[in-house]
Amino acid sequence: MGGLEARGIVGPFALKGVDLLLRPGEWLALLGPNGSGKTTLLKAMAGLLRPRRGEVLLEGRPLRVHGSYGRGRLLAYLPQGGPYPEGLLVEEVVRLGRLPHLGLWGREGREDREAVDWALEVTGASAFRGRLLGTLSGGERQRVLLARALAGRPRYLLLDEPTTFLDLEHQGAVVGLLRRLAGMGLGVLSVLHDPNQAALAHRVAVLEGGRVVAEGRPEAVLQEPLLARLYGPGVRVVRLGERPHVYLDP
Ligand SMILES: Nc1ncnc2c1ncn2[C@@H]1O[C@H](COP(=O)(O)OP(=O)(O)OP(=O)(O)O)[C@@H](O)[C@H]1O
Repeated sequence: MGGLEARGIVGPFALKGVDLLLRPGEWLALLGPNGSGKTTLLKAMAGLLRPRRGEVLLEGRPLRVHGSYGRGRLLAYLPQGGPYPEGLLVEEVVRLGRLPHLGLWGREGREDREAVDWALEVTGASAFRGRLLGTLSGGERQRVLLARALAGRPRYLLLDEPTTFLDLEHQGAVVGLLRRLAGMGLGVLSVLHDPNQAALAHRVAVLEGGRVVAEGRPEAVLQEPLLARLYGPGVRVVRLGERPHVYLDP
């Protein structure tokens, strides 16, 4: 079966029995208050943390069965924060995303170069390709790291707060890109803090205290009672057409 699935994940840390299925061709946004377990869940689904109970299935098989290279070809994970390879050129950073595809001798072919060009292009990072990563602004660096994740042409993309550090224009560009990537058949799972960005996803899952407490279409999930419980009584939700719009009335 297609998809990346967390099945009954208990631990590490906050997770208390999470079931979540990321399907190919959808963008699923993960919302929740600080400390609710979003990063931990993402890391568990990327195979970077082992659950105490339950398992993660990648296309129907336990994650560990795929091995690290097999897993690396199918899914990419973009963490929140560093460390960053500051001393590498942007192009070299993005080429690192091809590693799971290179053969024994690590020789790059046309497909690898095309994937790197494509990833730089769609993230709007081509202009930086000859610069050192350490010389970029936070937002520029974020786009390069997203390009590295995309360069491996993954089927599943796991992103931890991909719009942090970005100005409004580039937040919009990344959000638009996530929708387009899902349209191309990728399964995209992104942790977000902004419910209005989550409102643009195909589906939203909400974590609270290590459990999924709501899951579904954004207009069904982003309702005032739930958001007020999570974020305080000042949260308001209005409709902009079909779409929910969330703001604070402190
Ligand atoms: N290595 C660790 N050791 C001990 N506790 C941890 C560790 N990593 C995470 N935790 C705890 O697990 C809980 C969930 O953390 P996690 O980072 O998954 O939350 P989050 O929902 O991503 O939060 P935020 O929105 O603040 O980034 C927190 O209480 C955190 O302190």
